[in-house]
Amino acid sequence: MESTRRSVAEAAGLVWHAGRVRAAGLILLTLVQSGLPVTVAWLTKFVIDALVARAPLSELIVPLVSLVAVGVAVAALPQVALYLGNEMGRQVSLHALDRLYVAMERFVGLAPFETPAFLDRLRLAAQGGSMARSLVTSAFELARTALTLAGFVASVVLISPAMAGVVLVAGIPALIAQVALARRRARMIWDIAPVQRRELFYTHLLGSVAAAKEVRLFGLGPFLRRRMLNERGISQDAERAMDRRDLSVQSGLELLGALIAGGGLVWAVIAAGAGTLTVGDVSMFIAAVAGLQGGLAGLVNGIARTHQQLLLFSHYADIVHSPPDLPLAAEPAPAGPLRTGVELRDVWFRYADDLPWVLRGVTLTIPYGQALAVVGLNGAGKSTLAKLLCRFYDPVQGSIHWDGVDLRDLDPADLRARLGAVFQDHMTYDFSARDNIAVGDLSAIDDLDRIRTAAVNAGVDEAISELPDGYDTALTRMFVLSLKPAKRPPTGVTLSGGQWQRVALARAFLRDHADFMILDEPSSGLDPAAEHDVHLRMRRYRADRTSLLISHRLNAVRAADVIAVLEDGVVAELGGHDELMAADGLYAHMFRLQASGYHHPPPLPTLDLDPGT
Ligand SMILES: Nc1ncnc2c1ncn2[C@@H]1O[C@H](COP(=O)(O)OP(=O)(O)OP(=O)(O)O)[C@@H](O)[C@H]1O
Repeated sequence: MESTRRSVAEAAGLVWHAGRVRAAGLILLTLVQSGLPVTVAWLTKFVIDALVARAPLSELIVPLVSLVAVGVAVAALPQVALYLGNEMGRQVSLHALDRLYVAMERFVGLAPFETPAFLDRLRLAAQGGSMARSLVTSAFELARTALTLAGFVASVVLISPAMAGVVLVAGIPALIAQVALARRRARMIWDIAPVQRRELFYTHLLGSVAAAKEVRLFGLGPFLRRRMLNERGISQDAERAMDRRDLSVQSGLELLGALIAGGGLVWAVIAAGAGTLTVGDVSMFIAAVAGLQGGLAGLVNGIARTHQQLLLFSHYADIVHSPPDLPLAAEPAPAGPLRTGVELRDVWFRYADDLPWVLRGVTLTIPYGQALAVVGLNGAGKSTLAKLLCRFYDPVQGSIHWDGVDLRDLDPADLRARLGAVFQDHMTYDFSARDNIAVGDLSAIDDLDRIRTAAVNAGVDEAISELPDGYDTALTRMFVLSLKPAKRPPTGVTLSGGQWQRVALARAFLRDHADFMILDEPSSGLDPAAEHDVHLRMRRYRADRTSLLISHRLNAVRAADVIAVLEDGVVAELGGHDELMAADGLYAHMFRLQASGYHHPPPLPTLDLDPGT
């Protein structure tokens, strides 16, 4: 109930925002339109009664001219109402979309985007947002039907109150049945949402260029197609069951309506034969009962449809009104330029209550101006640490401090404005080269000099300059980004993995004002010469900057001020390269293994392939 109230308020707010004048015009049109069918029925009755009574032609002129005028209105007004309704719908859906994605920006962390129920709701919310348009149209149609119905009820009551009562009472079960059906349908849509999202996933794989190589190489087409069709089959089964239920209920209701109308007709004809009703009354009665039944059916369907749309729209309202995913300080402390350093105090973290701990009490300090390298085996929690430093998640226990202030007391946007980062799984945007770098700091989007400097520092300027349109070349083969009719059709290009990595690095370099730099495997895709080159550049860039470097290339981290080895969720070793080599622990072991691999390959490990073990 509360959610329906909120959805109604939200929809009304959207209509209000879409334009009060337009809304008022639509309401006026609705009122006028709703009165037209009853007016036609009454005018027809007057004309028939006058004809039967052989009244002079002069008495027929007014009702006839009125009938013609009303006929014109009946023909023209729906078109005007349709245009106004569509225009209002367009404005409403634009505003709804904007509100939805503004609300999404409140989710400052990553956890919602890793929660299937949230993703299902988000998809329905996006549909609900565009449904705002049909919701508004349905609501106006509902109001029109209700008013028309009121006119017909009054007309039938004038001729036969008993008949009006029968028709109205017959409408009650229809209303209950339709609302129940609408609820069921909304529930079914929610139930099949995960199935439809999986189907979308398979569809995407079948058409995505990223998956195309493996799909072809491994012959995954039929396998993915079967899975896609299987998901479609599951949702179609649910829809079919719903349609069958609809069919049986609707046919029952139609039959009931036909029986009542037939009974009423027999009664009216007998009454006219007995002289209690005039011929005009019979025509009026037939029109009124048909109008009443049609209106009632329209009303019931309209209520059910609007109810169902409101239930779906409630997903939109839920997202728009949901609180931020991470607790935000009511009065956040300013995230000033880093002065003393970043500190992790006994940080415990796991991605969900039912998942194992990733960090089990990590205490680390990254003093201002120093570079800390974090190394460890796959899955040790290095990237998790980097994400916690950006406050994409909060520690489950313990805290992280920026110059002594808990990250939870800072505004996340303020904090992130002070960070620069290259992630292991950096994005490749289907944008131009210029925009691909500018996303690192959008204030530079029109400043090609700044973008070029960042690209030069990342060692990718030459590669970009040689592209057909230089920095304006689209780094995509999926979209046409610009339409310049005078020029040859623009052809996008894709960069190599290492070049993309340098573009990601250029994004970070563009934030040359950043106080704290996080580099998570920034050189993993580079050839040895490029890697050497990038590390020299990064070292130069990192000098007198506070930074966290994560890398499996131990040669690249040996110059860091301090190296932390993560193992079993804790810092197992901490110190400079020489110190850790002397300690002869995991770091020394990994370093020697890597170094020896360059001179002579390490012996292959013996694998126990006994399936019983
Ligand atoms: N979003 C997530 N949800 C659930 N578990 C996750 C998530 N991200 C990582 N993990 C798990 O957390 C653990 C640590 O992952 P993390 O990516 O931090 O390791 P890593 O040290 O960076 O590994 P690598 O060297 O392979 O990059 C892994 O067991 C991983 O499965």
